Amino acid sequence: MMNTQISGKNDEFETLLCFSKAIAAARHRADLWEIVNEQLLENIGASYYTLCLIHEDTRTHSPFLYSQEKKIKTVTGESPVIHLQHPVDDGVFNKAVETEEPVVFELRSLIRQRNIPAYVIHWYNSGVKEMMLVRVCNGKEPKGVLYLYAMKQGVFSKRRFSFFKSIADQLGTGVSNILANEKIELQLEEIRKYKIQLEQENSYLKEERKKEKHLTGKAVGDSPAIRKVYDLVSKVASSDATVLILGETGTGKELIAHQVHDASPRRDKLMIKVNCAAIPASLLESELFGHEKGSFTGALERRIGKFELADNSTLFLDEIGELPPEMQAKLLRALQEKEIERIGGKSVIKVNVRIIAATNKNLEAEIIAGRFRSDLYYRLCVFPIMLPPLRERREDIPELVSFFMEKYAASSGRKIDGIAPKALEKLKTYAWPGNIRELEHLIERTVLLTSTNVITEVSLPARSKMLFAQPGAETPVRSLADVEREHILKMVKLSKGRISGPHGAAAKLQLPSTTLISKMQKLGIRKEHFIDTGKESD
Ligand SMILES: Nc1ncnc2c1ncn2[C@@H]1O[C@H](COP(=O)(O)OP(=O)(O)OP(=O)(O)O)[C@@H](O)[C@H]1O
Repeated sequence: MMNTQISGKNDEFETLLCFSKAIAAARHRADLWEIVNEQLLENIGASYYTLCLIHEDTRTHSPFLYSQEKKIKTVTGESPVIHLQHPVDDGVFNKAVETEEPVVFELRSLIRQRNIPAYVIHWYNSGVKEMMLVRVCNGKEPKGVLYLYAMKQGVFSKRRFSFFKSIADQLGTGVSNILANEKIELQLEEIRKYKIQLEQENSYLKEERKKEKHLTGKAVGDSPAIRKVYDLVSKVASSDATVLILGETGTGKELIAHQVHDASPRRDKLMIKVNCAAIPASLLESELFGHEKGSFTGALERRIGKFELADNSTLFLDEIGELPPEMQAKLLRALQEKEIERIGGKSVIKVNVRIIAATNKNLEAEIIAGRFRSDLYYRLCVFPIMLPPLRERREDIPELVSFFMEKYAASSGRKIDGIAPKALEKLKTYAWPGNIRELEHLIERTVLLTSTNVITEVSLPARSKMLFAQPGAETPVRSLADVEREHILKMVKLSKGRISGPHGAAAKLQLPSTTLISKMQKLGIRKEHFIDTGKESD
């Protein structure tokens, strides 16, 4: 109606002002829809509108907003009719894109032309008489076209073209803001999804770890040697002190690291592990401290390092003795400063990480050889825990054997009721250079190979044919008691079991026989260890 149309410049100016204010506050398509529908259409005198945007391919366009559809999705970045793609060169749209001035079409004559787009026929059939197209730009670049439809002719008069153009300019700014906002919301939505996914993965992993621990992570054994270790674990766990776990391969260093973490106030977070020997030196820095995108060839994405991942938790640095010298310096700095820097990063990141390190190397010897920094050693060796080799806790062998039999019988669906005393004795007298891991693998193999419910045979490596390890066998660290025990046994066997007398073992060892006998008792050497029954060659 004429009385609702803008009649004078002042009204147009006021409309523009209101429009521009509303547009500046619009964040979503639905806001824009509301503004155009409720503030603009009536003032212009149009009944409907469609705002079409040019796609990235620059050859097609589709509706971004249109008057009939309010259910505009705000976050998906997709118009409900996005699938309706039209060519830019459809004989109508391109005419508006090519000129700054609005283009007005009278529909009755337009539809008489050939190859007219289907949407023109649709509007003609809906009773539209006149259609005006105004180019919408972002700066100077054409982004799309605003279609305005009137149910009578003469609404879009030339005299109001500059007003229509100003409206389209405002709309262009509004659309750019909304598209940018939608992009940010999309990214935020993605981050939210990742966050939920990560939280779910995290709790899943924690559950799995709990299950796994229930099955495998139990520290078996009650010998005096291992009890000393449990005692140290319980003393240090509640503090934030750095722990250095030392011991031969397979003695359970990782298991003990988990026990320290699980008994600490940080137990609700996952303990993060880095195996310093398993990662190439060139990748270790990024593994520990992370990197920014593009900081080196191949750094395609930003990566969070294990130090950051272990924030408020525990970082277990396994095989610390293998850490290359330049990384030793960087690790020392991180431990001293309690902050790290990602490769290519511009700022330092504060971290609160409890360190547990482990090694089977003699770090003091490594320092003397110039391969390990003494200052790092002293930083790490705040609270050392030395794990005994299995041969020094033989009392635990029966319990460990039962534990592994049960574990591997269950996982392979076998029924194993026990182990014959003779086979167990054989295990108790072996030197176990690979410690508990070697015992575990042997039991796993035996459970699979045995055809009865009771294990009667265990197949130890060739060197086990002798009681304990042969001199020179590869046992990296051996206690004096162990060497003594082995030598006494050798001499007693050589003396055919005789202890005293000129051909007895005591004479060979240049000891009084009473001293030898008490030593043998102390070392747990019994008759069956050196008397060959003829049934079994140990
Ligand atoms: N006290 C124990 N009770 C039951 N299983 C144990 C015990 N100690 C170690 N194990 C098992 O022995 C295997 C080796 O242990 P772990 O990996 O902790 O040894 P490690 O000293 O860290 O070895 P490496 O120096 O080679 O890394 C694991 O399967 C572990 O579960």
